[in-house]
Amino acid sequence: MRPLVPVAEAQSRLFAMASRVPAETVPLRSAMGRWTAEDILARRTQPATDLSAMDGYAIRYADLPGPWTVIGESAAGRPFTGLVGAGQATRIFTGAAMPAGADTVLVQEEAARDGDRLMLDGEGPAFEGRNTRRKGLDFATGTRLIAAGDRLTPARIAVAATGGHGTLSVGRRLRVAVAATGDELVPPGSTSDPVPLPESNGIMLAAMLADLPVDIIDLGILPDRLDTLRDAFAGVDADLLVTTGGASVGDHDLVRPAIEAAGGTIDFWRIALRPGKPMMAGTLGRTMLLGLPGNPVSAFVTAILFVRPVVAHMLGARDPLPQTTHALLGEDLPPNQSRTDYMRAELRDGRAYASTIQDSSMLLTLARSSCLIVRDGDAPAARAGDSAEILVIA
Ligand SMILES: Nc1nc2c(c(=O)[nH]1)N[C@H]1C(S)=C(S)[C@@H](COP(=O)(O)OP(=O)(O)OC[C@H]3O[C@@H](n4cnc5c(N)ncnc54)[C@H](O)[C@@H]3O)O[C@H]1N2
Ligand code: MOO
Repeated sequence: MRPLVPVAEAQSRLFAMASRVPAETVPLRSAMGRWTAEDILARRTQPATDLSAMDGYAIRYADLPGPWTVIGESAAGRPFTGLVGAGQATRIFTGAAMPAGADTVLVQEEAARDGDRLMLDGEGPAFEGRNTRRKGLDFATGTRLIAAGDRLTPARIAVAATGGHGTLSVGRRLRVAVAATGDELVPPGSTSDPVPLPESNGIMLAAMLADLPVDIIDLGILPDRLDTLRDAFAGVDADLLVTTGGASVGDHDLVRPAIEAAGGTIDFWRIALRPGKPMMAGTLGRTMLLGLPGNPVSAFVTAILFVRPVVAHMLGARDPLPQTTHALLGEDLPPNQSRTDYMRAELRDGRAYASTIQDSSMLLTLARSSCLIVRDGDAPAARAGDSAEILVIA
């Protein structure tokens, strides 16, 4: 058998294979969570003119300590069009344009007014320009507001709106087909008979992609039959096909021959990873294939390390890999074997405690875990208190 592919090499080979989705223009209301296809530049300056930051009176700082004559009013959207001269002031409100001639705002809590006559009633503004926002304080026309390949967040959508955009160019939504394989599987909740195994990988994968701009095409549960699998795979109309199960070497592990029978090619198979060794990657026409192992924890770990990053890469992300961090180990760990290990673990009081049994079928252990401890292949034994690389999962 060929040597196992290291995790990082598998990731870079996948990114090289996976093409990016084309761009489309969407209204801001549909842009949340999408990746920008180009730099977004400001089409206007913000603020477009000097504004008041407070409710009060627009004055000339040089006229302090007053008194002043109030000659008009400037409200947000309804500016004062005249000129504020020596000894003059206008009423002004938050967000209103500063009238020509005025440079400072006296807040109304520090002012006393009698008809047109305005007097200082407090300390007054400490410096020229106090309580105003200068033109261009936030950004000027042409400023890059969002870089190409950034993911759109609520704040980025708001800054795009303020920058004069009503639509944005983003990567289109990705079509991901998901197929579970296995004669032992039934849909979740479909029977009270304890013998058949409820399908969980497909539903878990859909949940793991739920926060991404992805449309799931659910191929359901496919039987362990070469002709059925071949026909189902050949009919897929998606950017990415993710299968689970049937990836290993048993007589009923048919995903690989079925992809080949459908006219596809397997680019690589078997990763230096635990759990998740039998994962395969390939292409079927214009559809990319990720064949995940059937063991539920193996499917989860390969989805974190390969499916989500490939999906993010295809959607236009610049930095699609999951971010790891560090934690102190709660207990000693034995030396690792040759595959990179992602150990299910709980984070308690900032320390990571690995589960006693690391079996790739155990979903309850996974569901109780908040992180995976990453152990390099052939890593030596580690001691409680050592720093370890972890991947937070919950
Ligand atoms: N002789 C060898 N046997 C195995 C090897 C090996 O190298 N040599 N690798 C083992 C490893 S590692 C893994 S991981 C598994 C993966 O095998 P498959 O991808 O072929 O998975 P299945 O055999 O179809 O299923 C494994 C296990 O998971 C359950 N399963 C499958 N699909 C689902 C689903 N959608 N929802 C819930 N549970 C599912 C299935 O019932 C099995 O119990 O192979 C080892 N064997
Ligand atoms: O790699 Mo398998 O995924 O150890 O259980």
